[in-house]
Amino acid sequence: MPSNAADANALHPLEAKVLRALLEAGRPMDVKEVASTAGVSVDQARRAIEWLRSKGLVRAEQRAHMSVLLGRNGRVASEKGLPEDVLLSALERSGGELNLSGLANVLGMSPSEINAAVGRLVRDGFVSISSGRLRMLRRGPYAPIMQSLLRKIAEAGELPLDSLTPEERSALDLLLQRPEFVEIRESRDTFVSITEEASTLSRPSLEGAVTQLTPEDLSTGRWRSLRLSKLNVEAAVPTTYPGRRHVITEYIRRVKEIFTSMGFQEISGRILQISFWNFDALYTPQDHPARELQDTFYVDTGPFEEPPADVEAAVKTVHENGWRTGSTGWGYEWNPEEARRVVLRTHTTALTVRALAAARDLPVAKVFSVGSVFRNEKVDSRHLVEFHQVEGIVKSPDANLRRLMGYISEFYSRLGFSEIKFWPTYFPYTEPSLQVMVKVGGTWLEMGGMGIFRPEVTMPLGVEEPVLAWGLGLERMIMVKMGVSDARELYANRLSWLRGVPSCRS
Ligand SMILES: N[C@@H](Cc1ccccc1)C(=O)O
Repeated sequence: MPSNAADANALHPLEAKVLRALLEAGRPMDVKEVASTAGVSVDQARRAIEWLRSKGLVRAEQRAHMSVLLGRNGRVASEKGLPEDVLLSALERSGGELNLSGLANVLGMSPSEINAAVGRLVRDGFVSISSGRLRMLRRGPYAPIMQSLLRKIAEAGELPLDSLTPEERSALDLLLQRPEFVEIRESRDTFVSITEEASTLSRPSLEGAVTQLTPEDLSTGRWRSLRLSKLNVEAAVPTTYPGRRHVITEYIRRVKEIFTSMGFQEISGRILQISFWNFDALYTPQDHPARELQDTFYVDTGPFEEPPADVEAAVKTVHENGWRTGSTGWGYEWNPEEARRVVLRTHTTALTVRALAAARDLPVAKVFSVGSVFRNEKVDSRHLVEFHQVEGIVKSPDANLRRLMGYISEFYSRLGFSEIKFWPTYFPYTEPSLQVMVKVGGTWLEMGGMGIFRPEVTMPLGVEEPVLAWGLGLERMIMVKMGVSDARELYANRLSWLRGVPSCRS
């Protein structure tokens, strides 16, 4: 949009409407008033004011102003009438006289309200009291201006103080003496006024230009003489928040895309597993601390499946004496009951080891999975009870540690982590075992574990080839990406945070 105010073509219809409203009013108005006099929405008014301001046609300034609102009693009185009027009409209904003592029942008002109302009516000569009886001297209404002011405030919700007439001002003073009738509030509003430059604009330029052509405009040829408004593609618009996927879902999709594009097949499986797959098949001894209740959620249900008999026999022997693997095993008596206890899977390695058992006849297998796992931990900024792992294996005659590091480096670099390194560590089921670390803002963070499955794992499954395996934390990754230091934030679902999460980030 041209910035020259004198350019008559420059006005958008919204601007023209707003300017006309301001010119006709001849005084500054707040945005709401501008909107209602110009017949546009508050949002449209804001936009038009912003455009006009950048063209130097209007000025906007913050101003404090006082307005009056109804209190609790004021709201009642605005509907039912002032207590005085309620009293007067009750008197009128009962022939002009009433017993003072029974009034509370008749009127449903509190004694103090009744006393105050009776006091005022006596003072102003509407009623008199003698020997406990109230007698009407004059008919209502008691204070019509007060009453109409209450209604006016009720309608407006909030009435600017400076819009009151002098009579209304004095009615307001009286209302202010009554408890919880009215309340004065100071608020800040943007007031808009026209500049010198705007007052010199010619009439036709205020007519505004056309934003939309109708079929008639086209068929009658009228479009030739119409002034078409120019499009301002840089106009400020209100921020909108369309629906979007949750950041966790978004990331899971990205991770899946990366592994798929690296030639991996996705697998999934159940959240409940028998210990056999979660621990035993992974050569984790039955007295391993990770199996304790503090770390693992055991589910109080019978086993819903049996391990394959041949695999179970081999796993038992491997735990007891190393079977044909060349190791001496753990040297204890393996308990088949223990292997049948049902757990909430503590890692998704339970899924990949099953996939491996199923793929024992394939020379090459590359599978991955993204799934939730459960650990019986105290929730804090770094630990959740339920979180996700990105798990995978590569079974191949030429698999080796170098390739494993290659796959993982490739995965992280596609996610945008450039500095990563590997660190030796220990898992019961891999040898060698590594930890992968990524560098974030000067510190190295541990992202997950990996290694080459031990023969004690692969041989009982009937697998001869070397198998690379890893399990990486998903939440960690997202926290680093999003600059979140508290894992709980990811699941707190604070709208303000969710809305601010960028959709694209390398
Ligand atoms: N299961 C391990 C990760 C891992 C997977 C596969 C091999 C080695 C390590 C964990 O939960 O931390």
